[in-house]
Amino acid sequence: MKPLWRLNKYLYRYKLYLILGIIFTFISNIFVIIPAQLVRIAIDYVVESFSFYRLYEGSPFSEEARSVFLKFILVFGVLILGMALLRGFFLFLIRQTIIAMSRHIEYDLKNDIYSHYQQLPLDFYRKNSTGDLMARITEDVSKVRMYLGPAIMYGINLLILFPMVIGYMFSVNVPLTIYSLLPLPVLSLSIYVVNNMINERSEKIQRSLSELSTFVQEAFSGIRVIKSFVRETDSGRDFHKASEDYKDKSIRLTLVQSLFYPLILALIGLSVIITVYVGGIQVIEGAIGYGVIAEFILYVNMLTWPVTSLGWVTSIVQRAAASQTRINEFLDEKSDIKSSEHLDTVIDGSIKVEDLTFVYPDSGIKALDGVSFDVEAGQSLAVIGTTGSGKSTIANLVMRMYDATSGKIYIDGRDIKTYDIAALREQIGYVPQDVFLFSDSITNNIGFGLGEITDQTVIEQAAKDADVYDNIINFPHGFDTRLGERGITLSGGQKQRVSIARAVAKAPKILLLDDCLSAVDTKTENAILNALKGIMEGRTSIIISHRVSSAKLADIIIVLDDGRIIEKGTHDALLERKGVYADLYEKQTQQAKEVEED
Ligand SMILES: Nc1ncnc2c1ncn2[C@@H]1O[C@H](COP(=O)(O)OP(=O)(O)OP(=O)(O)O)[C@@H](O)[C@H]1O
Repeated sequence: MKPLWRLNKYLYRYKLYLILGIIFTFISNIFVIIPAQLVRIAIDYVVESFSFYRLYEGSPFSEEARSVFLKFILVFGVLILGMALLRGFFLFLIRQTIIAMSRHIEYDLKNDIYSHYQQLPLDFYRKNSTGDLMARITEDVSKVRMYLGPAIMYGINLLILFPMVIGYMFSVNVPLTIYSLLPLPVLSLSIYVVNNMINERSEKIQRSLSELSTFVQEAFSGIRVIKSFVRETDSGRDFHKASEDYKDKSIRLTLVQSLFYPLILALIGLSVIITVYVGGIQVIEGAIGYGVIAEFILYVNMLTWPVTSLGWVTSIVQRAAASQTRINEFLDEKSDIKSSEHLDTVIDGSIKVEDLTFVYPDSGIKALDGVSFDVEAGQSLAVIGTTGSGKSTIANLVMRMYDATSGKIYIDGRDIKTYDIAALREQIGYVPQDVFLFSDSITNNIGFGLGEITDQTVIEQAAKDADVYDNIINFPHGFDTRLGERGITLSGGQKQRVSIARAVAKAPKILLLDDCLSAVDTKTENAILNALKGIMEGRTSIIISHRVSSAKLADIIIVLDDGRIIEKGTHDALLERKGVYADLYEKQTQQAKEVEED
């Protein structure tokens, strides 16, 4: 239960709904109890009138007695109907308050979790799978909502109805009350047990279903690989196996569900039989009238559903507590990437890196080891190195996706940690290594960092600078062309260039290109770099690449190997040095020449 206490602040926020819900529950239950009493009075009246009527049968009184009797019954009928309608009206109001409250809280909770997720560092996303993140914001929140809505609603009903009905039953007849209520605890307990079995099996089905959908999703995303390796039959067989598992589990669930209702009905039937039997004996003994039996049968029926719901509510609360524990686990995660002074100023873009060392916390890999370099505002720096040499890690640290293990980064002479994180990131145009485009129009993808797109010419200019304008205008819908999931309608090189345009569009003070020209040919690469040189005038750029062709235009080049800087200088100076860079240059230009000759 304790994890659910965290929801009390939401319940407090919507207290008016809750209080009204409690009041409506109380009123609706009054309209449950009164009709039962009316039934008792009516039946006793019918029995008495009937014997009276028999006494005067055939006499002139009989006709009059009959019409009075019928009128009386009609009045009872109308009263009972009226009560039922009023009860229905209040039941409607209960749902409109308590269930509506649960929907409001569900909405708030989802938003709170989502915005909390967004605050968490990249490291958190590496540690937790996307499926898990999604499950907690959808399935777990739904389970918690079941507690806030139905469980609270039935719980309140139980707490109000029980004392009202049982208290009244005791006041009418104590032994009959005890006997008729005997099967109810058994009913509640068995429903609790069966419900838990149902939940356990449903969860297994849920897991099996998510495995099935992951399998299908992967099979369709990788359909090109499946087809080219002619693995369709294998894939079909695996699907068959996965869906058979799902079918078997579903059939096992159906078995338990099939037992559920007969069990409830049997126990309710038992209560009714005991009431009729014990009540019948008391009627014979003259202790009560016939009407009491009918009244008690109605009471037993009234209590059955709340008692049934007791088992159900208990298991909902248990499941909600488990879900809330999972939600709390993420809500308690704190971002350790913080700003010390929340400095929100326009930067010039000079970067100074001092003895930077970084060890990835989860893998323990030392990605950077004592790296130092200086880039003045407006200058360009190229970072060259083999795979895994730590190039992307530099970008991660400049973007403050992680904080350095030791060493410092200064922007405009101030420690990077003093800047407000959002304000800093807004001034950096980052082009990640693995391009991600949203399923949206090209315009919206390019204008993603702008918030609101007010000027289409900015988008078009960015597309021109990234050398993708001509491609875009040749699409049937031009800039309005929608990109499919992950931009599948674009080629690898086009995607990279749209991603560059997105970074350029927001006119950043620092442009960070993380190996994002790998999918374009050297000619396009040169065109893009030259265009960028123009727009990056007065702005700083860091070009990460493993191709020298990307690096040669930069003002300074650093060569990384296994997290260390092994060479640093201009293109010409490094060529003269005849070291690793010169070797690399030699090899890569040779290869490019061979490709051209071919
Ligand atoms: N999130 C991470 N968690 C743990 N280790 C990581 C993580 N990201 C990178 N590494 C490791 O850190 C080292 C440096 O990686 P980095 O991505 O900086 O290399 P890179 O030079 O950009 O390589 P590439 O050119 O292949 O992109 C590698 O050994 C890599 O396995």
